[in-house]
Amino acid sequence: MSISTSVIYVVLAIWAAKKLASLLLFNAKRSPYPPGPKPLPLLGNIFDIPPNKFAQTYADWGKKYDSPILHAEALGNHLLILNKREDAIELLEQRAKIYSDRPQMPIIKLMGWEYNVALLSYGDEWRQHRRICQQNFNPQASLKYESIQMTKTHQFLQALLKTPKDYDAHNNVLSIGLTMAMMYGYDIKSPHDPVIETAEAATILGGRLMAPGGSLINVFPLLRHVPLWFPGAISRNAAEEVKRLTNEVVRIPTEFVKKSLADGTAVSSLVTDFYEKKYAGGGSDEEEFIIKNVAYTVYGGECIIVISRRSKDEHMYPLKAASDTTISASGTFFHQMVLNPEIQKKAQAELDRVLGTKRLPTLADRKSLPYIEAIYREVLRFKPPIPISVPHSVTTDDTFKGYFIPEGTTVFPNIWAMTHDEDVYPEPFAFKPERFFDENGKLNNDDRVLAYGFGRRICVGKAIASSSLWLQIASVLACFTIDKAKDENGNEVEINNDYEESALLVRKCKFDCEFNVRSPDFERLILESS
Ligand code: HEM
Repeated sequence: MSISTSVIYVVLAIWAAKKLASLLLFNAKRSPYPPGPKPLPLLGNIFDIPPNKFAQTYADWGKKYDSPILHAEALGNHLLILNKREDAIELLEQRAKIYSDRPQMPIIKLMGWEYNVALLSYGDEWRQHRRICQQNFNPQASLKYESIQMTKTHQFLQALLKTPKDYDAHNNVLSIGLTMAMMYGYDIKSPHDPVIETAEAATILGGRLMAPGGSLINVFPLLRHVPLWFPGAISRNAAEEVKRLTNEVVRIPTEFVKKSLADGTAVSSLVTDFYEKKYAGGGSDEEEFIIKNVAYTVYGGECIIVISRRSKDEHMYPLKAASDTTISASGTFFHQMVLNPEIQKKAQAELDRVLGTKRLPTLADRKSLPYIEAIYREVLRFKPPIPISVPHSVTTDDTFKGYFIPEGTTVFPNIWAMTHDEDVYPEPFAFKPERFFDENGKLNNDDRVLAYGFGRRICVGKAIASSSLWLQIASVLACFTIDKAKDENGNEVEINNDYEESALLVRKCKFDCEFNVRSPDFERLILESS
């Protein structure tokens, strides 16, 4: 052995010894991970992580391991699950400085999704995007969308009157149409509009690539440099296709806006208002870039990844920030109204008392309709649309209540477990708007809707979501009674109580029901509304 080889061996041996010593010392010194299922060597908890029903399973883990703070590890990724509201507030809000990142994957950039606000890393770019969102979606600014919300809700009532059986399709058109109108002034009449279908195609293909095992690039990031022509560069080519589709999803409605401004047919919207300002010499190129990203995030798709051992076909987790969540919430509302006719009656008594039969509700009525407010809160408590929220990520090592939380840990606040905590919400599985009233019959102060998440990444569209959903609930109950459907012999059709899950999002499966207009007065009001 030459001297130089010996020197290398000695250096390597010292390095290895130092590394081992630091690891042992570190392991001996550091606090334990929070409780959770026992990991297997190398594989960790890959077989413990549930394929679906994440929220319920993690709530069960809480009972099994007798802890509201849980830990699992899979393929080198640490997961932290928080089943209690106060722990989520302590970490995601009081320690927001280090708990506001999102888990990252190399494929995101290749697909052109790196500027999706919900996926952006916590840093300056996210801050700039979030600022534009807040400027446009805060409670005061979102008042500018009120007339669009009213028009779209009235169109929904008219569609219900015409073909009540298709309520599900009408509900999709309402939510997607509302988003497209607010972002671009683009009027969609059907969920098969080309923009919507292109966005859907991009999210489905992108979702496949982001799924566990969906692309080797996520495991070996260096593969992102493989040229597109290289045999077997399947993920690279698929990512390129997602990028092309995503560019289309931004290009089509943006061109629509520019054309409508040139024609003089443009209506106010986030993107229209920006271009009006820009053409008048006001907006910068940087702002244009951010506005386009924000509009795309809100109506287009985003995909969030969850470590899972699902079968290949189920590996798609597309989620549209604004429309999927509101569709989920209104599905729960329709379902619970059919199951609880006495709640409908109580709500209608309140609506009749405050509005009479001469007009439809407006957002100005919100303060005068506490029972409708309580239904809104109960819908989002009963079935939070994203039950384990969108994951946060920790940017430095931390300790909490004596447990070690390593840098890079993915954190899931289990919203569903919090809104089904018996200590806070007795009989959590009963749909009871009354729980939001105090002993004097006044709305209580439990007005923090946990379904919107936590901390600096809390849903930035919550004011718009809240007013859109409230208006839909009030308008439907003012005009219709939702009843069980009947078959041709007049027998009640059994209700399908199932929900479907698309990883992070839960959504009520379609079920048959009848929307019966309450009186000729309301029929006339609907027909005359605009
Ligand atoms: C009932 C309807 C909705 C629900 C339940 C909901 C829920 C959520 C949740 C749980 C998050 C993640 C929060 C966190 O990380 O802690 C989120 C993020 C987000 N939401 Fe919503 N959302 C709704 C509607 C909307 C609407 C209407 C918009 C836009 C107008 C919107 C835009 C966003 C955006 C851009 C983010 C990413 C924020 C960030 O990462 O900084 N959402 N939403």
